[in-house]
Amino acid sequence: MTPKLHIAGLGKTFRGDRGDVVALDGVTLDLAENEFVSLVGTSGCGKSTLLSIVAGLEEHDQGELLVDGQPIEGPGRDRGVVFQSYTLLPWLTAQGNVEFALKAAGRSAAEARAVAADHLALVGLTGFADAYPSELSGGMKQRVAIARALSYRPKMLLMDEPFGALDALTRHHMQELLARIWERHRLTVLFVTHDVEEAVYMSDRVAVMSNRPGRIKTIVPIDLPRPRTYAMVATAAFADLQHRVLDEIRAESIAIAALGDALG
Ligand SMILES: Nc1ncnc2c1ncn2[C@@H]1O[C@H](COP(=O)(O)OP(=O)(O)OP(=O)(O)O)[C@@H](O)[C@H]1O
Repeated sequence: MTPKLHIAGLGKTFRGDRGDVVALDGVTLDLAENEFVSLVGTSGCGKSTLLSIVAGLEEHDQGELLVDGQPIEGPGRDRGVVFQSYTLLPWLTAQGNVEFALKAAGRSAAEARAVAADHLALVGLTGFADAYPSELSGGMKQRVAIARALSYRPKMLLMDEPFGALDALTRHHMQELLARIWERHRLTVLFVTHDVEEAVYMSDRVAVMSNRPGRIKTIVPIDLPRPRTYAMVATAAFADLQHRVLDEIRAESIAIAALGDALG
């Protein structure tokens, strides 16, 4: 079966006046339809670069990148993107932000209004439709960004540290919310995070990247039942998976430290 996302031998070098940075080299990863895969790895290993390439915001210079068997040519509405920073338009309300994206995608005003209202309801923000971003908490702003990304029914959701700027409690609420939405409305998700607990809680598989130049070092399948619940975080099975992922990342951190020592 054709994978939803096919990445094979992907490479990316940033060229600069102060030399070239090989960010990715030989990244190979397939995502099946409706699969939730997290990317984890040491800082600077290329997670965001890989996500940006899949989003079509950066170009790759080697390898193959296909969505539904078709090459990616720039950003597209088939891929919804949510970043860590809240990318809302400050002069529009929550409803206005979601409607804006839909109208830009060619929907009529009436349709945009209805679809935006449905998606704000999906993220539990019906009562805040008329609030401006400055009147919303960080978690609420991120819920609007998720509603907006989902509103034009993308084939894939690409998320780069979407909860990274939130406090621990809000972060847990957002993880539960996203897990519930995903379990109900299945969608292919590629999710970048530094938080191993979050990766294990959310994912079907966790892909651990090597140090830069990044490639996929190991994939840890997360065979915990769905729906995921926070009670699972306290189980031995969860802790075991978390340790397996952490051990892989730790091995990469140790390699960085050893390199630092060798360079004196
Ligand atoms: N626009 C750019 N120009 C030059 N180098 C870049 C650019 N973007 C990223 N890099 C370099 O590519 C490498 C990978 O960066 P990237 O941001 O993808 O890593 P990351 O794994 O997402 O890091 P972090 O976990 O710290 O967010 C880093 O060495 C970074 O300095």
